[in-house]
Amino acid sequence: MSGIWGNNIKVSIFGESHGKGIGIVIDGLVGGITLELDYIKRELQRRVPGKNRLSTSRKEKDTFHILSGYFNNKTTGTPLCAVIYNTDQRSKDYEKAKFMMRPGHADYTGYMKYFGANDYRGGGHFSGRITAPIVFAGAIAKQILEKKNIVIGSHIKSIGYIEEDGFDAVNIKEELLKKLTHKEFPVMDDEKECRMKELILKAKSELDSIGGIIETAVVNLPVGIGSPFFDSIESKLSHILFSIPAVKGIEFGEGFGMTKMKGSQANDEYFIKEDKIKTYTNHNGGILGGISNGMPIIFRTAFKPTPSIGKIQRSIDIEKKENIKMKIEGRHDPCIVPRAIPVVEAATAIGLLDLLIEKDGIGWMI
Ligand SMILES: Cc1cc2nc3c(=O)[nH]c(=O)nc-3n(C[C@H](O)[C@H](O)[C@H](O)COP(=O)(O)O)c2cc1C
Ligand SMILES: C=C(O[C@@H]1CC(C(=O)O)=C[C@@H](OP(=O)(O)O)[C@H]1O)C(=O)O
Repeated sequence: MSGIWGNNIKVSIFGESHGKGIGIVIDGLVGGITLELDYIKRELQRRVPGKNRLSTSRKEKDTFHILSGYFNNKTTGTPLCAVIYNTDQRSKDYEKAKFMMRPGHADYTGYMKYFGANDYRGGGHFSGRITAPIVFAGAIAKQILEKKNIVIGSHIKSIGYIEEDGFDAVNIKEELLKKLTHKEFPVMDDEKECRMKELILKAKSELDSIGGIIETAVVNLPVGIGSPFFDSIESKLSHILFSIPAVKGIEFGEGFGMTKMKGSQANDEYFIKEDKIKTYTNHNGGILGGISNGMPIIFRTAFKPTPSIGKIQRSIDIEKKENIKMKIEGRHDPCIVPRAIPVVEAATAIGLLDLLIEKDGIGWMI
């Protein structure tokens, strides 16, 4: 199992959804960074389960406890470890379905890989809950980036077939990105917001679930970040973003849409204004050759519908080796997208921080 990610900044996550707690160790932060703990609290609250009807009804406060690496309001430069205790587990939902493999979840693959020793309660280490520590680390990375004016923000591009317009890939403003991070359901078009919410509630009432797409932008990232061959911005971000449970696709810039364009349409032509080099369009999402070109970074992350649904489904009992019909009980997100937004932003911040340190050294952080 690989619970460790990164080169210049290393994160190591641990925990299970129904165990004592979950957490993260962050290695590579320079000593002397002043951290705003309220910022971290706000980010965790954006992801917290149980706050409304669009979410699982499991209620966790997601209060964090910093065990090391932080002293007198500053990082010490030694590994920073934070723990979030689990408080609202309801393991009986899982006990009776112990050997029933939920379609679409990691029950079967986890059972096979770990010889049945995996903690199956609440999906164990495969639970979306394990993204809370990612948000913790991301909130530190975001603070470091924001001090350099690098801002990350996202909106819900689509839920099912309801879709709103994308970001203006050339002129996206940091004020809009910051405003979106303060919205509970970050959509730019109010009418679409209502329809998206209705669609999630409809899926829930039908004992079903629904997926969607998150679009993310990063502004003011300097030119020259990204380290080809294998640490291109796309490869670095994809590695960490695809680690988020339920992510099934990522596209940068126009992505798959570029296959339908001609070179003359897809190329972003250059111009110089007030000594700055820019492009008229931004179909490449601010990345060329794996390196930032100074235009906004734009990408979209696709989330599948939540696997645990209340409808009766065909499956197997892995112990009895029998075909069964199963009805999943418990408290599940009817749609993962709204709570995954701060997770995507956190993963982006950690990925970019790793690349920024690679280019400008550990001292860049303060
Ligand atoms: C924030 C978040 C919340 C999630 N909530 C649920 C949930 O309530 N029920 C569920 O079955 N899956 C949920 N998932 C998705 C599963 O954890 C995920 O589908 C499962 O681990 C299998 O991984 P895979 O979909 O990447 O193959 C959630 C994921 C995230 C990121
Ligand atoms: C607890 C969280 O979400 C959980 C993610 C999850 C899954 O299978 O991914 C399944 C559910 O767990 P449980 O059955 O224990 O309620 C969600 O509630 C969280 O995100 O903090």
